[in-house]
Amino acid sequence: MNSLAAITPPEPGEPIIKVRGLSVRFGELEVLRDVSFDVMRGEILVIVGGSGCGKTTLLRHIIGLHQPNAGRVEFSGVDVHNASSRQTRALRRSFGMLFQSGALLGSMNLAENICLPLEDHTSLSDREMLQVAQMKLSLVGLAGFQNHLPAEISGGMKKRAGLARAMALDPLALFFDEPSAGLDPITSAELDALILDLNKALGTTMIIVSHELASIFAIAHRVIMLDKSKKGLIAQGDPRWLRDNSPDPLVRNFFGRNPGGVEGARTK
Ligand SMILES: Nc1ncnc2c1ncn2[C@@H]1O[C@H](COP(=O)(O)OP(=O)(O)OP(=O)(O)O)[C@@H](O)[C@H]1O
Repeated sequence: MNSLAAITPPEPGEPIIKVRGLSVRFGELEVLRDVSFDVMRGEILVIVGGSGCGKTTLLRHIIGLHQPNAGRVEFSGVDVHNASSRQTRALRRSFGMLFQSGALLGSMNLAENICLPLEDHTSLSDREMLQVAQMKLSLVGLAGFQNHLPAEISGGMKKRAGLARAMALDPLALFFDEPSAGLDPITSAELDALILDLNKALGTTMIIVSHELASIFAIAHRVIMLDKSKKGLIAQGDPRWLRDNSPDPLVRNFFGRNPGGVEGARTK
């Protein structure tokens, strides 16, 4: 279903996203300064850091929702912020997004919610769209729930349905903003397992904002850590390695979850 004429993904393991010198200000507030990193195709990259350090801001700039003050983001070689309208449409098809709210429309059942991006981006018939919706629902463990309204299912199921919708167009990359927000630890662990399963089965690149340590250790192939005072990256790598070996106490404390870690370590 990925007729991405304008987007040619790299081989697995090669960079699919290149962030270079990204700087973002909101008026007087400088949030990100000269941020650069890559995301490899097929990788689960988790963006971590203390509250207000710019994680969501970074995510929103990667997917092109906001124009940066400086720097660039490339997705499969396409400049996200200077794309032609044809490329922009192809990029939108290539990105699946699951934001904190889940953002399912309450008046529509789960199948109708999943069909929305299909209506916008494909010429599938109603019957074909319904088949895709059912397939995506079964992929996230919600087979048979297509006629349920969002209000009729649990919080964890809503997240799964949001994930099914984010995957409707078989995206090359999935972006999650705090997927476990509002979930109890068991449901959160189930969602982590689903994310891992989908990554393994489909090879979809995943970029996830999270501050749930258990979740970070469970799913991250690699993390990048942002810091509010540095206005950018202070560490990247395997979270266990960073916890045990980072030369920066702030980083060790974050992953070791020392009391007062993130804010406290700066003042030591
Ligand atoms: N559209 C905006 N206009 C003005 N300021 C903004 C805007 N978006 C974010 N900010 C500010 O930028 C800073 C970074 O916000 P952001 O939401 O990216 O942080 P975060 O790391 O995701 O935080 P949290 O973990 O608390 O969700 C904050 O000070 C926030 O108030």
